Amino acid sequence: MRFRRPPAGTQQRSQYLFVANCGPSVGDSYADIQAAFSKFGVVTGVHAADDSGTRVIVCYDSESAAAVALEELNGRSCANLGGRSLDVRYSVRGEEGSRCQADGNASLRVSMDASELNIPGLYLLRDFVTCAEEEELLAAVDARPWNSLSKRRVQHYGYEFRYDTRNVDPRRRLGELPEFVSHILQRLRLFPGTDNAAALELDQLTVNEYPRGVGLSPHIDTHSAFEGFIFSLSLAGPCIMEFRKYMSRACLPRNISNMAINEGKEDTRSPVVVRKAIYLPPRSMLLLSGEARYAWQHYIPHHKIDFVMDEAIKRNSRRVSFTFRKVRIGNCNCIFPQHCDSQILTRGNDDT
Ligand SMILES: O=C(O)CCC(=O)C(=O)O
Ligand SMILES: [Fe+2]
Repeated sequence: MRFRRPPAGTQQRSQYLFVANCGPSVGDSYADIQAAFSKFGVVTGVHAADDSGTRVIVCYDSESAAAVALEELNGRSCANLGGRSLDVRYSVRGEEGSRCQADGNASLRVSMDASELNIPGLYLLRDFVTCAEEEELLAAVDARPWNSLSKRRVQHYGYEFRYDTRNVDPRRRLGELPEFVSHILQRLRLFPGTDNAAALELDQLTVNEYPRGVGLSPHIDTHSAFEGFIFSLSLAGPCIMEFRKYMSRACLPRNISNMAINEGKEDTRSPVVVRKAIYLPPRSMLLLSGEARYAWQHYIPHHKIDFVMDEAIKRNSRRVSFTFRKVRIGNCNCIFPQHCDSQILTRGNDDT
């Protein structure tokens, strides 16, 4: 064990906090915990304190940030973590190990290449656009009005994406996609994994601008809203994108070097959460299709610094992504009914 509770009766300050009543077994993902604690300073990592799934170590980049978080959260209910009352204490590092295991993504190896992740339907092409094209695309969106959400700004083209319903209204078309992306749309046809060119009639574009340190919560893009290909172009700055899926232990692959498994309860029949991470450099294009699109949640951790191959990579002052999708007309009939709102709804209607 690399961390331990401080000796009883002492309050030895440190930049590491031991937090009880918090973790995957009580419904908190590590990304949620990171987001909740980031309110008080830069969180450099979150990891399991033990095998219970209900106790974690939160690592800050400074003692002062940890002190503020302890003061604000200990014994109080945390609205962003299910309203549960947290038990927060300082943690001290044990002798073993030379660095915080949870610093950045040390506990989850970040892949540079989509094929390493072994998620069917996930592809990444680097340098999909040139630096000059990147500048032109950024200038084009910066010349147009942004809509402010609580932490980031967005623009929608083709159809508006509604965050309250996580869906679009297919009857309300805003118009064609703008001229400044037409060369990108042409180039997408050359993408590996897109044999079905008809499915590439992309007609919805969401532009997201993330300030430094802001990420995106775990989600699967609503099946009934969009068809099977989702492309995301990263501009201006890099980020880590993580993927997670619940799996039964029996389905776990043998090679687990580039994934983190968040064990839930001790019960060996309970599913585990498998997490994988990929580095998205600026100017790269990511494709989510098939299983990657329909069955894996994707999200961007709320980090200011990402650790990739043990190297600290500072997020840029902003990352701008262009997400291209095709609005679905009718129901989704994918082979992942447990993740499919169309099939859950259809089943519900059959019952009535
Ligand atoms: O910013 C990105 O690359 C992903 C955006 C995304 O997942 C979404 O808008 O659904
Ligand atoms: Fe998404």
